[in-house]
Amino acid sequence: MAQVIYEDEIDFAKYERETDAKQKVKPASQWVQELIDRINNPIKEPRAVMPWRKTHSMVAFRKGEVTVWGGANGNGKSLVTGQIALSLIAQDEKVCIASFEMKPAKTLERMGRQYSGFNADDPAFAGSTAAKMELIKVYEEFKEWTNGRLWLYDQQGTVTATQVAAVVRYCAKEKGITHFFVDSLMKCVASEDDYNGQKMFVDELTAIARDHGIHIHLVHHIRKPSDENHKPSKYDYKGTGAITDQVDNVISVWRNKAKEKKRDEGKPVEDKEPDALLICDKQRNGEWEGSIGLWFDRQSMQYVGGPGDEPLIMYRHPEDF
Ligand SMILES: Nc1ncnc2c1ncn2[C@@H]1O[C@H](COP(=O)(O)OP(=O)(O)OP(=O)(O)O)[C@@H](O)[C@H]1O
Repeated sequence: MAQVIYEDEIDFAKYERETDAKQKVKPASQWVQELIDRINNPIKEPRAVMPWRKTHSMVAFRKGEVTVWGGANGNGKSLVTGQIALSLIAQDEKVCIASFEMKPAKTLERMGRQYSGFNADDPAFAGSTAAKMELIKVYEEFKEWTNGRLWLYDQQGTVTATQVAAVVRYCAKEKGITHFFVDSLMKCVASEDDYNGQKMFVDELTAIARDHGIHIHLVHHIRKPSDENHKPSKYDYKGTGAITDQVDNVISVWRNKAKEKKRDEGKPVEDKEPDALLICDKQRNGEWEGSIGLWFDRQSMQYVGGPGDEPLIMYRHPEDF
């Protein structure tokens, strides 16, 4: 089952140290040789991608990179990154989530719903023993599926940048984690105007990602928009501009509240209009930048790639295999 990493498990002092400087200064010929080897032996490494097929040629989460995920409050940052984490696990990546905003059980409850398509709060489960048994079976399957692939760092409230950096290093070195999610940046620094602290923390994350060849996903908030229709860009992020300057990719999540409002008021809505956008306005090592339209499936809490698309159900009964 998804394992929880407790604070007393980690010898923080050991993982706070920088990698030895000696190891970092190498002759250029070593890298040129790598280029030659690559020409001789082109190895096509699988790319870590988003769950939606239409995005596969546009965005990838490369080793050694940091992606910042931003958006206004309640616009779906945690849901989107939770679904991305599930999809990365399905791609054989090892994932750790450090959420300082949500307890591990809540994070897993949402991810379990996205994974299975079952809503445990659905009244249908309350009255029927058979339905309850089915739900338990699904969660048992989910437990198995996360085994050796998903970890959660159990720490709420105050945390220091040094502590978080040590946990990421520990996970990369000792657990073989390849994708680490930090939710969110502001919980790891002293305050919104601690620009120096923010810059140093993000700088440290970029160094850890590079040194250990892992991908770090960092959730961040944007400044309160004057109008909900405003589609965020990297210039809307809270804190210092050095955050988006330093990272490799910037992806903002925007929720189409105007469409929801129209639907709630019983007015006709255009189905072609997406429920959410992922706006990528920085991708250092990729050629594409732009917006990806997504549709929200309430039952599974999943985002799907097109209007009316079925959610991706990763859950299977053992007998279905
Ligand atoms: N596009 C959408 N359509 C309908 N509901 C949505 C959409 N996006 C998010 N929600 C709802 O909003 C809630 C909040 O989403 P989520 O917690 O992922 O936001 P967040 O950006 O992480 O919030 P915060 O900034 O407070 O951490 C979810 O429980 C979900 O039900």
